[in-house]
Amino acid sequence: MTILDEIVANRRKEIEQVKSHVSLAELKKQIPADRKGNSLKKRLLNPEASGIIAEFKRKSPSKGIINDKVTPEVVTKGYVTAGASGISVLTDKSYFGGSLDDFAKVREANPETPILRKDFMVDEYQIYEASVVKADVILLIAAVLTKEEIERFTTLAHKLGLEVLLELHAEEELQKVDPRVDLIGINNRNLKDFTVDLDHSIQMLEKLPAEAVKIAESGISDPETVEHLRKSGFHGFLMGENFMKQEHPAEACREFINALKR
Ligand SMILES: O=C(O)c1ccccc1NCC(=O)[C@H](O)[C@H](O)COP(=O)(O)O
Repeated sequence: MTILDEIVANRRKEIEQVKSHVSLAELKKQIPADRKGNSLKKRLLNPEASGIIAEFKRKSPSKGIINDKVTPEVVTKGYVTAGASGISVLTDKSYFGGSLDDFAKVREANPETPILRKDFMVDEYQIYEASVVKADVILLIAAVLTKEEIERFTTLAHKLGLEVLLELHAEEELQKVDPRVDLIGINNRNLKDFTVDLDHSIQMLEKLPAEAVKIAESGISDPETVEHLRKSGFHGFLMGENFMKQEHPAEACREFINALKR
């Protein structure tokens, strides 16, 4: 069993428990009316944008505790002031120490910024939850979903006004790409042994649809890498640990963005 299988199995159990407290019908009643979201896709297509999607992540299966001293609203407000194009918030509690409560705080602190609900989405219920906390984007991980689920979840997300970031790890997942997804992410982290291979993103890039808005994810720690990935054709760069491991993550983000050649 890989760590991804373990996380997903746990997530399925947790969702059933949540549903036993708040039914889908009750959850749907909490969806805010007439909300106009912030498009991450549009932000990343702006040539002036840094392209950095800065993540709030307390811990991870690969690193254990990264930073448990900071608060989501303070860090993410700082990320936005630093020039991040978007924010990612982990909402898985068991493996990443996140929550929907964190997400709600980040949303309140950053009303105009595109925010990704970063989680292991395996049930439509989670997409409704994302809508209730006013997410702008949800993550779908191709490795844990069928092509049919990706299509169905994309239809629902769009109906609720959410963008979809489809994450790929391997070439064989390319056949699952639904042309309607808004963004395609390539994760550099091998989820079996946690090794990070940045060349992996570049190798996968040429196999993606030319018109796709593309995001390189994981293991990015220096501005030269971002420049290289940008020149290769990526529009966005998802970064968590490099900022979160610092005492002041937003300050690290500001220095990083300032060092990017624009
Ligand atoms: O980060 C992990 O250890 C991890 C393990 C298993 C599944 C997912 C995992 N991370 C989620 C992410 O995609 C990253 O948080 C995100 O890409 C940022 O990566 P990084 O900059 O390396 O923190």
